[in-house]
Amino acid sequence: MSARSENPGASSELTAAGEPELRACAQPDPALAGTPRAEGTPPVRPALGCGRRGRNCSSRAGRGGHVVRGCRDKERAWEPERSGTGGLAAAGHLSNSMASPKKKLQGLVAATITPMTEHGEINFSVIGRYVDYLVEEQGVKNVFVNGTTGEGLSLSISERCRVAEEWVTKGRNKLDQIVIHVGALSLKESQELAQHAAEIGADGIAVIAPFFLKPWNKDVLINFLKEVAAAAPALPFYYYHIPALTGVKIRAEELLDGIQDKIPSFQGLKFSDTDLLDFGQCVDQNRQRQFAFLFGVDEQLLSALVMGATGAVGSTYNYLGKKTKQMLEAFERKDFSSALNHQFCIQRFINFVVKLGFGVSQTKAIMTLVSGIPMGPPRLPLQKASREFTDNAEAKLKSLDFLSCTDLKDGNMEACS
Ligand SMILES: CC(=O)N[C@H](C=O)[C@@H](O)[C@H](O)[C@H](O)CO
Ligand SMILES: CC(=O)C(=O)O
Repeated sequence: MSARSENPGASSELTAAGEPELRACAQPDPALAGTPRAEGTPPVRPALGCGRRGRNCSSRAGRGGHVVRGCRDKERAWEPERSGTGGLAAAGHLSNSMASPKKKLQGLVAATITPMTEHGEINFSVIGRYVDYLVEEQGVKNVFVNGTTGEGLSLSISERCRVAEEWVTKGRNKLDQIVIHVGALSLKESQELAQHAAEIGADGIAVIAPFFLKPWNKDVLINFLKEVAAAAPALPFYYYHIPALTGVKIRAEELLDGIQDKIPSFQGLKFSDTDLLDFGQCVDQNRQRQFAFLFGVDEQLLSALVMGATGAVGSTYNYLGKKTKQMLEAFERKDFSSALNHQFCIQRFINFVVKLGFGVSQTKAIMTLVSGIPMGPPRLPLQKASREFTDNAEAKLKSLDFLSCTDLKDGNMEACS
């Protein structure tokens, strides 16, 4: 089986993003518990973005319970999305012309799967259950929607809008933060998605580097990101660094140098790469800033925590959130030996599935197994995980005592104690 991976943590060279096998890596996350999302959040601005071009944004309730009209309704004045920030919050560095940023994004962030039917359509009907599962069973209250795991780049713009709306609607008063990935090859589409995310009351947007016609230096990439951020200037903006999949190898540390002068809403970085020199320097050179440093290689999270990660975004937090939180808690209380045991335990699972071929398809199968929520097959060019994979993964989850999400117990695990 090829070791090709969608995962930047993977050691092998990545080529096409369509390759189903991912490698597992870990993510860091120091602060586990985010503050709950403000109730009755922001009146939501009418959804213009999707609709402007006649896309099918139907009317629906936005975060604050306000109706987000789709499409062509431009009447309502936009109200700032969030007022006051408390403690961690942050970003006092944003200009007054922008809505105040809310609290800093920290702790575990699940990179959401996009549930699909057997016929390849998005299965919106299970997203409410999915929210409850993350919060109640995994203790994960932040989500990153339409990213790699969510097959964001395999969805149409209209589908991406609708998925985002569903998460915002169902996550209201349950999730702390909902960040929408709005990266696209077309600047226009990315702007449309960014604006739509603001309109529906999302908590932030993230953007990858365009990866077909690519920016070849830092300044060009910044210019692209700046144009996207400008479409939603009040939303915290995160750069999603995933060089193995985008092929854009501009170092994050270089990109961050002076980035807030160009992108005032810049709030942090989702770093999906194994270059801990680059990651460490991002942290070190920006210590005086309140950026979120979100690590994206789950199997290496502990190393990134040591390096100063303030949170983690990853696919495995969908089903190993609770386990990973144990590691974070051990790290916070400076029980490094226990933290390492937890990381090794998680690595054992990830290493096992990586060897079988691990990617978004397999993540969907594992999540279906663990949560009982049908995630369905992936969309082409990905292919459904094999029965053999699922059976093997299930056996491993059981032997590691991961399936029931019970606590680690001595003697209960494969050498995990
Ligand atoms: C490429 C990819 O999807 N990476 C994910 C997030 O960045 C990770 O969460 C990995 O799935 C995880 O680290 C397992 O390798
Ligand atoms: C893992 C991650 O961050 C993503 O799916 O985009």
